[in-house]
Formats: sequence, structure tokens, C-alpha cells
Amino acid sequence: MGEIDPAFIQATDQRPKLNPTNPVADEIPIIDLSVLSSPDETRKVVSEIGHACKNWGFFQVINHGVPLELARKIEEVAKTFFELPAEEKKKVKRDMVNALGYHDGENTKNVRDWKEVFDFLVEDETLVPASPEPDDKELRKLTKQWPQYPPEFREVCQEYVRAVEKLAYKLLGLIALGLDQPENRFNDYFKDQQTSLVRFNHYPPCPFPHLALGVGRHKDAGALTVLAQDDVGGLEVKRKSDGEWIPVTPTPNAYIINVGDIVQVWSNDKYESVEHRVVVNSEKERFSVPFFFFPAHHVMVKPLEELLSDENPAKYREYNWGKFYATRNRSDFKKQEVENIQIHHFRLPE
Ligand SMILES: O=C(O)CCC(=O)C(=O)O
Ligand SMILES: [Fe+2]
Repeated sequence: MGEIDPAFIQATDQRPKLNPTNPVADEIPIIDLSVLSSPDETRKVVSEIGHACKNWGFFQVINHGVPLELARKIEEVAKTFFELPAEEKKKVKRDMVNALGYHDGENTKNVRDWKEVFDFLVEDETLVPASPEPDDKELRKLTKQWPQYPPEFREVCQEYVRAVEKLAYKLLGLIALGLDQPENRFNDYFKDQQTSLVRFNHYPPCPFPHLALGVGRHKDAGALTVLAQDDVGGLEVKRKSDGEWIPVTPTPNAYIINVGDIVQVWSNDKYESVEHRVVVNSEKERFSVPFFFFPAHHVMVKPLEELLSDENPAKYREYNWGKFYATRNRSDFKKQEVENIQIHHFRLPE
């Protein structure tokens, strides 16, 4: 079995409980989107999503409109890409300047993740701050890089991204309605220069599943995440009611949706961005494909004024999305001495 590289070892209190003895009866809600053509049913779905965002921060959707054939094709190209020899994958390696492409050394909370990833932007190109420094106003252009193999990679990715983006807008609209806002309330933040990306995650089998994690506990920084997972399982969500880690059982053809930090701030804590992590498996590899719905770099994130009142004062001061994201990315490469940036750093005193 050999030795594990200490960079992967989680602190004792972060290590997963493997084979939990109690079967999990409590699951994140599954919501059927096929009924959205009727106004009454839409109201019901809006309310189900609102409850899920409040109680779990997570839900699954079925009958979501993303063609199954496309979901199958995307899984196939992702698998084929990760099977390529390391030298081939490294031709599209991400670096300090271009934050997109292939990467196999990501840290979450300063411990290395047992995974390799490939990231691509939703837009052909977008702008981001050149550095995390608050006074540096310079912007940098991000562009996609595509691997040469498999040859259909680019086309499949582009087709997939449009279908999932449509679903992401739909969900954002349903979340806006649940906050008593117009359905398009948030759309402008994404329309011009969104920084959204799709990630392919590959978690190889790990001989040390009791010590390492595929992704360490974290909250997603964006507005929403729309995640496809295969049938292996491994994603765990921290249950709000008691802090227990609850596995998300794979549901065929479903997407897992979670609200990120931005929705938490917009909703002034009505909805919470919940911690999650990925447990690895000593026998099986696992694939997942999150779509991270991120606004444009210039968006200032703050609680929605329409929701604020004397009884509900703003809980956060505003922050710039581009700088937040650039600061977060800095720790992906290098262990930092301090906790990476979190929304609680912008919390106002009560
Ligand atoms: O692979 C998964 O199920 C989730 C991955 C995840 O949480 C992330 O990439 O942010
Ligand atoms: Fe995540």
C-alpha cells in the first residue's frame, strides 16, 4: 500500500467516518421541475426550493431539461481526458496566470485534495482582477484552453455548458421568486462577463480513505452550484440541524443544487451556504461535474435592499466578487498560513 504523502492527511477531527452504522433516512429534498408549466405548480416548486435552501442549503432536481444524452456524453469526454497520459494532460495545465485547465494539486483549507480537475469557462473569455490586492485595479483576461484529445471535447463541453446554464438561470429565478423578488432579479449580475466555470472532477481510488478527502470541507463561494455526479457516491453535506455529515445518495439523472455564499449574502442569511466535502473510496474512482454559477468580476455583493428593514438590518458589508475570488484562488496552489477568505470576514456587528 505504501505511505501516504503527508500533504493529503486531514486533521483528526476532519477525517471521515467510513461505513457509518446508521443508515441515513434523512435526505436532501428531491424536487421535480417537470411541472413548471402550470402557475400553481410553479408556486409549489418555488416553496419547496425555498424550504430546501433554508433547511439544507442543498436539494436535487429531476426532469430538469438538460438532455440525458448530453449528460452521458460529457461524462464520457471527461473520463477519456483523465485517462490520457500525464504529459498530455499537463499540456493544458493551469498555472498562477491562467487559473483554468488541468490541475492535480488543489488544496482545500490548506490540505491537499485527492483529485484531479479540469476547469473551463462558460464564456469564451472574461475579465478578472489581476491580483487579490485591494488597491490594484488592473484586470486580466481569462481565456479557455482546450486539450487536443479527445477530439470532440470542445464541442461537447460547449453544448453542455449552454444546457446547464439555462438550468442555472431557471433555478436562480425560482430562488428569486422564493425571496418575493421578480424572477429576473439576479440576471444582470451574470449577463455581461460572468466568471462561471464548469469543472470536471476525477477522484482516483485512494488507499487511505480514512485519512484523505477528495475535497475537504468547504462552502462554495459563488451564487449556485449545479452538480452532476456518477453512481459511486462520496459527497457529504453537513446537516444544519445537528452538524452531522450526511451522504448524498446518487439519484439517476438528477442534478444536485446548492446555494453558495453569494445567495447567503443576497438573502441576508435567510438561506445558508452549507459545508460539504467528498469522501474517497479505496476501490472505485468517481467523477463529478459541477457548474459554478459566478457573477461578473465587477459585481458588488451585498444583502438585497428590498429585504432589509429595521427588524432585518444588513448582516454583511458589501464586497467585490472579483477580489473575493482572486483571494480564494491564491490558496489553491500554496498552503497559506491563514484561513482563506470567507464571507464571515464581511459580517457586520449585530
Ligand atoms: O464532487 C462532488 O460531489 C462535489 C465537489 C465540490 O464540492 C466542489 O468541487 O466544490
Ligand atoms: Fe463544493
